[in-house]
Amino acid sequence: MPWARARAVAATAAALGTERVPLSSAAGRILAAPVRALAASPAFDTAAMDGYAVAGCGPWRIAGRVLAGRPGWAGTLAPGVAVEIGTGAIVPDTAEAVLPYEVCRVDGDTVSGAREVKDHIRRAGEDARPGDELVPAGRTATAAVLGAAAQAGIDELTVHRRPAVAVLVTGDEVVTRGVPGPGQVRDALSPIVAALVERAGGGPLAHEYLRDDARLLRSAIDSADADVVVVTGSSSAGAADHLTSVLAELGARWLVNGVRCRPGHPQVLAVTAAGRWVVGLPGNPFAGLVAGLTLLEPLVAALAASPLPAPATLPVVGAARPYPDGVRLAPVELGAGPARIVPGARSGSLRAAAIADGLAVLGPRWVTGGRAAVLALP
Ligand SMILES: Nc1nc2c(c(=O)[nH]1)N[C@H]1C(S)=C(S)[C@@H](COP(=O)(O)OP(=O)(O)OC[C@H]3O[C@@H](n4cnc5c(N)ncnc54)[C@H](O)[C@@H]3O)O[C@H]1N2
Ligand code: MOO
Repeated sequence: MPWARARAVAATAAALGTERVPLSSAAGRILAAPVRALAASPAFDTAAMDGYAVAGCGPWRIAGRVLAGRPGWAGTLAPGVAVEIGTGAIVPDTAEAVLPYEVCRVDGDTVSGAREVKDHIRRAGEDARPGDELVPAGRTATAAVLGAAAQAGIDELTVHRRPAVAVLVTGDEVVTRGVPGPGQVRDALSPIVAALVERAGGGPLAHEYLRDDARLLRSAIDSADADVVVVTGSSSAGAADHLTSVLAELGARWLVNGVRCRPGHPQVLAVTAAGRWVVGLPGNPFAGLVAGLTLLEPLVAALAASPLPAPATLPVVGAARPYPDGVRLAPVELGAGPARIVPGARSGSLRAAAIADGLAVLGPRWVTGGRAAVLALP
């Protein structure tokens, strides 16, 4: 399947259900319903300045003091009367303005001063009224969204559920810590999968390490407590690569089985008969990164209803050999001017990608200086 088509297919997954979460754990979540104000904001006429709330013409007799968080002034403020007031305090009913201290002269229990153009009173409901839509569905719960929701009296938000992801790292040779011994490799794919899932709005994430064994792989996929199962390694044609046969046993429907790109062509997207998504990433680490950006990130973003940023299109310079039957993904550095290819990319090595900012998607007719889509690396 062509690379762009594979990415688009992964992005067609329907968003998962919704849930209510407290504001304290809603940061970064995608709103599944608009945020509507429960309370007016401000909830009462309130002073915008520290000074004196006055009624009628001055000078005014100072009758008392009201501060934020304290009960408002009992009764009405008669013309010629003032109360000292703090920012955020309830403004007495008939007060016409707040005079900031800076424009006031106080003499004993009398205050005088010129009224300003602004009355320095924030009126009840001038910012929002109960029921007002503050933020539409589909937006990310940013810090300001959470603050606005709190200001509007809200304790919980309705957000899209995050897809839970189980990562099955296969390979008898794979070790999880330290310097690998003879015939061994360190697992380089788990950190990549974790970063992509996080960026796409997925989680929580669980890891399991599996020997190359079809039965183990089948039962791990079948029993995973996850919406998405990522299988690393096992995607190709070798005697220890069991994903294809296991998916067949699980009655899977293949959406993508091989992508016309280099590296990373042996990648798989399927849904098991039980409705679980399975993404197969090639074991070669740079190929796995490419496949992660091709299938895993768009899939998780779609399930999470999280917006997937469109890649930038930039001129790309440097040396890379286009792949005649599809696209080549080349690590690039970004800065002022064109994207520059980092030389030395190889399927089994992340060295070039590790100093790159993005992956350029080079078409078969690309020549240095030609434009290409550039995916940001996580
Ligand atoms: N006869 C064929 N052989 C291969 C083909 C093919 O089309 N026909 N494709 C090659 C390509 S391209 C790739 S990519 C790999 C994909 O292999 P698998 O996904 O089946 O993965 P493995 O064979 O298990 O491993 C490949 C390579 O990657 C290392 N590896 C595996 N897991 C990890 C990990 N978590 N972290 C770091 N490195 C890992 C593994 O040791 C191997 O060196 O197949 C080619 N063969
Ligand atoms: O996925 Mo392989 O190159 O394409 O290493």
